[in-house]
Amino acid sequence: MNKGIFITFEGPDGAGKTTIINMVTEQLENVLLTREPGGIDIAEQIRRVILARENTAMDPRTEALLYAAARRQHLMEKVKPALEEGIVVLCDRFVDSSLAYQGHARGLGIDEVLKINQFAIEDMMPDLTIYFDIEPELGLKRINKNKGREVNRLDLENLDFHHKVREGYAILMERFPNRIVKIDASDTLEKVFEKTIKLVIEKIEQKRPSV
Ligand SMILES: Nc1ncnc2c1ncn2[C@@H]1O[C@H](COP(=O)(O)OP(=O)(O)O)[C@@H](O)[C@H]1O
Ligand SMILES: Cc1cn([C@H]2C[C@H](O)[C@@H](COP(=O)(O)OP(=O)(O)O)O2)c(=O)[nH]c1=O
Repeated sequence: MNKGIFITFEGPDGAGKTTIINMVTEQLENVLLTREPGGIDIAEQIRRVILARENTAMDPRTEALLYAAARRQHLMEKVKPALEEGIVVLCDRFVDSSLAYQGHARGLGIDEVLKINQFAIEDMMPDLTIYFDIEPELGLKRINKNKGREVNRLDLENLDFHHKVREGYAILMERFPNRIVKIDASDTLEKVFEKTIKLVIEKIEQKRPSV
């Protein structure tokens, strides 16, 4: 059994996941911060193929399989070894992104996408998933304000797609109520951070009562 704790951060683009996960990492010791798709060389290579703006011909199933392939490699090379060492792993996006984006928003079906991901991750599901909920309009507004940020193929999808992503996450909340906890990400950065760090510390204390 893993001694570590696996916590994933989810939500539509621009919700504030990356900002908050960095703040949480600064507050805690013995934490590994990583992200999907990517986090290690092979997965970063796959990420470039998936997100390249010129790859408009990519079939939705190809997209889902590539995300699952990147996930598998990242899990085996980075996440699993860290969990076995007893480290707290904070991951910016994981399987729920595939279920919301490819399963629901792209219309492949949540169950279909879950099946290929079960092959990729076996039984390594997160101990906790923090879902940053935000209106897509506000998320995209935040992204557009941040001029330095890369604009990838998924960012170029229309607003309707981003609404479907949020709808997908709402379905996942109902489906996995014990694992996924929602935070209102439209709040101030301070409030969102306060709520997030509380959830993370609670989970660490729950799994390691002596800490
Ligand atoms: N609670 C917040 N209020 C206002 N702006 C925020 C908040 N959280 C994040 N931001 C800003 O929004 C932009 C997108 O945040 P980011 O963390 O990159 O989101 P994500 O990783 O979810 O796509 C950044 O410029 C960030 O500074
Ligand atoms: C992990 C994952 C990400 N994605 C999408 C979500 C993002 O639009 C994009 C990742 O780009 P990224 O720049 O990491 O976005 P963000 O800062 O919003 O997390 O890939 C999927 O569609 N499926 C997945 O399984």
